[in-house]
Amino acid sequence: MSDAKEFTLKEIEGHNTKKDLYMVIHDKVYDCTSFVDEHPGGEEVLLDVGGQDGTEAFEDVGHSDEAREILDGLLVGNVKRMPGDPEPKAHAAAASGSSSSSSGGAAGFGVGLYGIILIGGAIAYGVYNYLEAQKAQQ
Ligand code: HEM
Repeated sequence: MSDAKEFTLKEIEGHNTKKDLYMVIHDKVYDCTSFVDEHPGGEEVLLDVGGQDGTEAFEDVGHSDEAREILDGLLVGNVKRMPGDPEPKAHAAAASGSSSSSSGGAAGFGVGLYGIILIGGAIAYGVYNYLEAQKAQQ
């Protein structure tokens, strides 16, 4: 990967025809030319994002792992961001961020739940002892 080619957005923009089709997904550059005719979703959608950032379009469909493997085979390089270029599409970061935060949240909820059970148990035990003591006094 050390000899990965770098493409500026300007360079990628030029590859937007069916016979020469590049696409950016998660800041990597893919040459989809050989795949256009084989895409199960049709050539139209690929041409729509030809020469552009297709991260959102690609992720919105919820492509399978198999689709991602095909993508790996089409990789030609990385995006070289120039000053003034638009920020990378946030989809990747948002997706991984939300999944990690949701799993963090789930863990937090798990710990909180244990806490509630423990405290609830302690209170119940206290009440039980108190009632027993009351009973003993009578
Ligand atoms: C080079 C990039 C892409 C590759 C390698 C790819 C690959 C695939 C593959 C293998 C499938 C079959 C279902 C699956 O395995 O998930 C699929 C379905 C589909 N793709 Fe893509 N895709 C790419 C880009 C896109 C883009 C940019 C769009 C834009 C919206 C798109 C839209 C769709 C749709 C709508 C389907 C569903 C077709 C159906 O089930 O009838 N794909 N794609």
